[in-house]
Amino acid sequence: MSKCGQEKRKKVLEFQNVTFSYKDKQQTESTPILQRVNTAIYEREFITIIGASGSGKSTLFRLITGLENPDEGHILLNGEAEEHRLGKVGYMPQQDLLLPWRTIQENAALPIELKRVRKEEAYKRVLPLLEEFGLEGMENRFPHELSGGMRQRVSFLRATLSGSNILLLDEPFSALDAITRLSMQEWLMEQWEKQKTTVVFITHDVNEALFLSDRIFVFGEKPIRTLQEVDVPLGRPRSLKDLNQPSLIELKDQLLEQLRGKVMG
Ligand SMILES: Nc1ncnc2c1ncn2[C@@H]1O[C@H](COP(=O)(O)OP(=O)(O)OP(=O)(O)O)[C@@H](O)[C@H]1O
Repeated sequence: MSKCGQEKRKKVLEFQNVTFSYKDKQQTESTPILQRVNTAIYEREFITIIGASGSGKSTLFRLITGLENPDEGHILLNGEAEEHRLGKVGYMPQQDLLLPWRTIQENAALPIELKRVRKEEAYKRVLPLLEEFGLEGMENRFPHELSGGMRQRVSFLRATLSGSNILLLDEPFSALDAITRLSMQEWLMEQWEKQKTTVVFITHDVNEALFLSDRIFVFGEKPIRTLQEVDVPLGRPRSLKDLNQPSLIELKDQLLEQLRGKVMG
């Protein structure tokens, strides 16, 4: 999205001078992760975060979800400084974390039940959604009876039912085989276009980042002081073939070089 386009859009997530480090129990040692970081993410944007292992990607999610709090600075959700962020954004962790003793319908209905809606009503509400998410006929199965791609779709459905306009997806497709992964990327694109949410997506796969996102945040230096952002020069709808354009191949090489540079130090 162009800078001019961003100005017209509503900010759904904002970091204002956020500083964060992990401390050990004795508070003697600390691992600084973010230092006075400022950034904004806009409504209906698709942002991808790439970066070497240990660069702080999941920590950013822990801060957004409220599992951690900044040492300094503020995190704003939909324009408001939110001290109590737990439960206010949809979050899909790396592992699907479906409850093995609950059926698919019961797993998907969990966020609705947590809003104190009666179980029967919650189950009724998720039934048509299961169909929409390609899970028709799976409602009474248990998670171990589903393929990896299907489990990810249940997990994604559950995250969208949090009711938030912000979805955080932490490497959702990393455990899938290459073919399933490609079809899940296309499926995610369709869902995102339908649902009109803002998505922040962590991946190690530069192709996946280029195919899915409007902007890519590259995590390198530690602590992170300035978020390095790259605009993806592709319109929508897009297809995987678009990644074969010379400008995209060049951008991919640049990103890989950057990541390699960061890993090697
Ligand atoms: N609870 C914790 N206490 C102390 N240090 C932590 C904690 N969680 C993460 N760290 C450290 O913070 C740094 C960033 O970790 P984080 O999990 O955010 O990285 P990441 O970029 O998500 O890595 P990966 O790609 O491997 O998932 C690492 O050096 C890690 O060891």
